[in-house]
Amino acid sequence: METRGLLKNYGSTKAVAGLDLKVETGQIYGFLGPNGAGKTTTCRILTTLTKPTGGQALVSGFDVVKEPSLAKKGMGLVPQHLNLDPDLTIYENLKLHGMLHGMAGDKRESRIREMLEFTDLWDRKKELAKSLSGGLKRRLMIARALLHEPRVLFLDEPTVGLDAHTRRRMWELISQSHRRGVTIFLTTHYIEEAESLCHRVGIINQGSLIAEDTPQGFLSTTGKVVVESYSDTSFLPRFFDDRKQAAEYAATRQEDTVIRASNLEDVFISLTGRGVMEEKAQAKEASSFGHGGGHSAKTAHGHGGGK
Ligand SMILES: Nc1ncnc2c1ncn2[C@@H]1O[C@H](COP(=O)(O)OP(=O)(O)OP(=O)(O)O)[C@@H](O)[C@H]1O
Repeated sequence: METRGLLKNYGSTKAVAGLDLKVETGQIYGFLGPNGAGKTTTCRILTTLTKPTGGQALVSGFDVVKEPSLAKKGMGLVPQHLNLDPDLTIYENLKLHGMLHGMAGDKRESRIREMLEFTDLWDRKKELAKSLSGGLKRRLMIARALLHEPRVLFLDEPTVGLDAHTRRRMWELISQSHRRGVTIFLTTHYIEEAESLCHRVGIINQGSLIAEDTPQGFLSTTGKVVVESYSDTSFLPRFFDDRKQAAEYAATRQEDTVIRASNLEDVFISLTGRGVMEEKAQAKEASSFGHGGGHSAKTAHGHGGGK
């Protein structure tokens, strides 16, 4: 999957601002960024739901604007917002999807069973979609997205609003889907999600890719250990290659310090000067349709010590 100079403007808003992206077959690629960074818009363009203003996007080698039907055949999508048919049962939701994808009867039935067993929903197949919990609805959306055997699966913030246990269950399903040979493109603002699942992570901010690496590569570049120093007025994370250097620095500080392993949130802070969740919180204040996250916002007035 590839984008070249991809652009999407909404009036004067540059939702996607010249994005060059390459996702190798067989990867789980994490597209990480704060609220409003352009993740959903990119996902929608790649899945043919939104037309770009400029540039090009290819999925499985097909141009999503010029060859949308061919591109769509090989992709599955789990959108950010639930879009099941609430008045149909679990089974009927899948049957409808299979019919819309032109799957023949026998093949469709065996694949429905396979996907419902895969997602642990077979025993509940007669339950109405509207009666399911948020976690089960998401599982059904994965079963549906994989039903027609796509080579690429797009997941747009698949675990937003789920509790920690259900989120981990979703991560298992995503990993298992990958082991079945599906390339996965996942948008997220959850740092742990990108760290736990993804082979490669692209960090997007204000419509542009600002960095791309493996999670481990990011942490090595930024510094594997962070010292947070607290004073009345400031919170100053500084990055170091190892705990010894971090401890030496911490010993020089008058205020309370915490030494901990760094994470992708720290990488984002070191790249942009602020945190993923902090931007999310700001965006939430600015708009009425933010969605629930599980983290408190950090404030980083400065950074950049050892690294
Ligand atoms: N249909 C639209 N009309 C106008 N502006 C839009 C539309 N969709 C997105 N935008 C704007 O484009 C920018 C990128 O939005 P997008 O939803 O792609 O970000 P995101 O990274 O997916 O954020 P979120 O975490 O909220 O899903 C934001 O400024 C958003 O307000």
